[in-house]
Amino acid sequence: MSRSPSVPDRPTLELDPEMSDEERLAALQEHFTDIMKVNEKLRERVENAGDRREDLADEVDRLQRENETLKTTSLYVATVEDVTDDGVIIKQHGNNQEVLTDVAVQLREDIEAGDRVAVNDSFTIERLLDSETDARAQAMEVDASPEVSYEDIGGIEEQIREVREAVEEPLVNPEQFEAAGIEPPSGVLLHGPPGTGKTMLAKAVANQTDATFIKMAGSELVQKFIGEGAKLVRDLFSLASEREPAVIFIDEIDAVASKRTDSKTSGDAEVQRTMMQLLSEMDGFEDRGEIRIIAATNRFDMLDNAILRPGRFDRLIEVPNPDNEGRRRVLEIHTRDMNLSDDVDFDHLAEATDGFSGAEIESLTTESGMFAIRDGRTEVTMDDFTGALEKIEAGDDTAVPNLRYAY
Ligand SMILES: Nc1ncnc2c1ncn2[C@@H]1O[C@H](COP(=O)(O)OP(=O)(O)OP(=O)(O)O)[C@@H](O)[C@H]1O
Repeated sequence: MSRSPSVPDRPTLELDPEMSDEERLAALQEHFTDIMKVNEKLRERVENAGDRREDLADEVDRLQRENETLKTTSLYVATVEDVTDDGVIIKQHGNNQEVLTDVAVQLREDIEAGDRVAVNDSFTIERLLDSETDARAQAMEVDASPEVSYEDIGGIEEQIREVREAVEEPLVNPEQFEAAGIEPPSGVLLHGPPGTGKTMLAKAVANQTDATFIKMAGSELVQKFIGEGAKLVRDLFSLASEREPAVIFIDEIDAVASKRTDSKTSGDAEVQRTMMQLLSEMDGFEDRGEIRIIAATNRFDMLDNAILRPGRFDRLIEVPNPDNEGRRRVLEIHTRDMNLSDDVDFDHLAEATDGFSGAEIESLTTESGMFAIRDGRTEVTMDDFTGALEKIEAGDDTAVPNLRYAY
């Protein structure tokens, strides 16, 4: 029987019944020697296979690491201008350089003019990206008519007044500023702890002035592709001019406008480029017509002075946690639609929520409502509020400092 050449044939033993005992023994000994030889060959083969397996495992490991490195290496973003027989013509974002480049065979068929692609240092196209509109849509929140009004915001009346003066007035009465011969503030920076109503305030101004509200989170501007953050900033301002009047709201501006760090990593350089683009958009702002810009941060101490210079974010408004009276107002706002029992005492609750932000007070009211619902009631009582306060304190007492009990 023929076998695969790599596997040695199995020795056969032929014993003749006529054989003498000596002949039989000799045949068995010979057979034993043959088997031992085959055994030796097979053992060698197993050893070789083991070595080969180790080599292959090393190779897999090396390729995996190479793949990881390739995945984490910075890529540049470009737009495909034309697909020709000689290669693909791309235009790099950021510097607008046109380059004739190559593309991997498996990608070639999928690529057409207008596509966004990621290219490596030698401009080879590595992958096809989502369409630009998808990237824009992911990064920006656009609300043609936000529903928040000034009456929905409690405890920061002075801040509302300042924002109205700096943002609303120039949109509604530009001629007033012209007549007085002064430039309205370029950008307004709201700073203060999280959940104090900064986003609400920006939305309320947009609502009041019938402007489109366009929100971009600073963290979204920190992109993994070189030139992409700067491009998003340009997109943000061009979208605003398409939709004017518009209020641009950049939340977490510290993500792109922190003081320069000493590290010189490419990520930092990219963040710097994004910030420079933002500054240059703001510097060319006067001719932009009916667009106002509001930014917000919880990390005012981290901000680079460059963004606070005149003509940029030159109106700083602190939005703190509400005081006693403010907390009472926020409680009233968030319980407006609730079915409250007569024993709910806002004075006591305002006391007991010392140190709460507006957002935390809102959570307290929701949680109190949940207490009532769990108990099969629709009327919310003071006990529900007390239970909710206890629950909040038990969950995380650092998030709610100075918690005191009125009951
Ligand atoms: N002053 C306030 N009056 C009424 N509700 C408030 C107030 N502040 C916060 N809230 C409630 O908390 C929610 C979150 O507030 P908002 O997003 O405006 O806070 P923020 O200051 O922008 O927070 P962050 O800094 O975390 O972005 C609001 O939707 C609102 O329900």
